[in-house]
Amino acid sequence: MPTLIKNAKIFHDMFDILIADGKIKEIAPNIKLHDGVVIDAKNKLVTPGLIDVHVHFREPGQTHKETVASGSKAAAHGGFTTVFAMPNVTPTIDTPEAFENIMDKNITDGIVNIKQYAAISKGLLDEKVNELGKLAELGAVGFTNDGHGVQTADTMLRAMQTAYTLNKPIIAHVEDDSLLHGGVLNAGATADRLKLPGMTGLSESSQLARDLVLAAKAKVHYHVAHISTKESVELVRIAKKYGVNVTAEVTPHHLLLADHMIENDNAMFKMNPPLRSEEDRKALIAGLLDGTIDMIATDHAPHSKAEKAGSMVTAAFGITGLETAFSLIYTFFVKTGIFTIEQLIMWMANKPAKIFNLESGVLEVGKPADITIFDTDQEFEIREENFYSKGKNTPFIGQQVYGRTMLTMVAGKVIYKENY
Ligand SMILES: NC(=O)N[C@@H](CC(=O)O)C(=O)O
Ligand SMILES: [Zn+2]
Ligand SMILES: [Zn+2]
Repeated sequence: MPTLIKNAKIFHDMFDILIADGKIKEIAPNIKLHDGVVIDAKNKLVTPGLIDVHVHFREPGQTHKETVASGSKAAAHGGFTTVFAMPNVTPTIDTPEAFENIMDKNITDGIVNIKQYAAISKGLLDEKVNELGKLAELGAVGFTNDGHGVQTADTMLRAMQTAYTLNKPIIAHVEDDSLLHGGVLNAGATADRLKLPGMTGLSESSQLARDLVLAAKAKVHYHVAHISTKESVELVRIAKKYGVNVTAEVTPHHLLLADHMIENDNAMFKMNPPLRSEEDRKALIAGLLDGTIDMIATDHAPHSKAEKAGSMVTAAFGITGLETAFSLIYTFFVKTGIFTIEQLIMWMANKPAKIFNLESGVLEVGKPADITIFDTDQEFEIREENFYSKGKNTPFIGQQVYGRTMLTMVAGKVIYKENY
């Protein structure tokens, strides 16, 4: 049966959207429907479903932190219709068997589209490259050791060369372990004030410089995960000019927060990469605005209460993001006039789709009916009791924001709704 979304505000103009067979059939003012379901968008903002190329759903092996079911519900609640899941679970997604099992789980338990990455090397730490060809055949959308940097150039180069022949991207968590020195937040005045061990941004940028040289040689699509320093932004800027097939993502927390905002030893501010300096944060914003950084990705990293309790020294790295990303970016960047709503949708839907070869990510006739309705007028508070994620670990709890998800639809089917 067809569905008609009436009174949809698409950016600044009003349309109706006709949906049938899971696809968008027509976008025009005043469409008439004789038989079918009508959803009144009530002049609220209607966007393509958001796409997040970096989430951690923790299955198998860490289901106390998150499951495919809870994580995908969190995605739908945040207005996301497609997510890309990381392979740093237990055991790591590094064999064809592990890959097939998680693909089955994603399909059975996921309520949004879930794309799956596979690991570059066994256990994420080994220097022997996995059977990438077989993993690609089974549906791996890219290869990554996210959670760890690939420490040797030879391993990274071989992974890149194979990924290139398979036409798959390498997603790089760039981190040189020799420069970490047990750091739990950015090295600098804040780490000194809090008397906590700091880690330098050179750990990221020095390995990124190496990788960009290797990627130029291998010609692979090389995607930088959670870019966080001004040196890294400048390296990507230069590499793009030089013709390297490089793309980059930045998280909402690195766009919004800097290390000087950490008042005390609070594990909600512990993530990898850490919050950097205000200068770095400004460089990330500038990098997005000039096209050096291609998209926003949450790095949704749920952990249990116990794992985030206590000092930054012992707590787990990572914060959740799926249920706060849109409202935070909307409130602090769009409402304030730093970004336009068109740019937000470009970075959270259009470009992730284009760069990772998805059909979705735009509201156009013939495309999948992956659609979200947001209320951008009413302020609300981010509360942990409203999270579908098992992870409540975010420093944004208690924050007043705009941009509540009213309805999320995947392939024409409503998977989340509030007051509809
Ligand atoms: N970002 C984090 O701080 N943690 C991630 C790993 C990662 O993204 O590197 C996690 O898996 O918890
Ligand atoms: Zn990472
Ligand atoms: Zn991650």
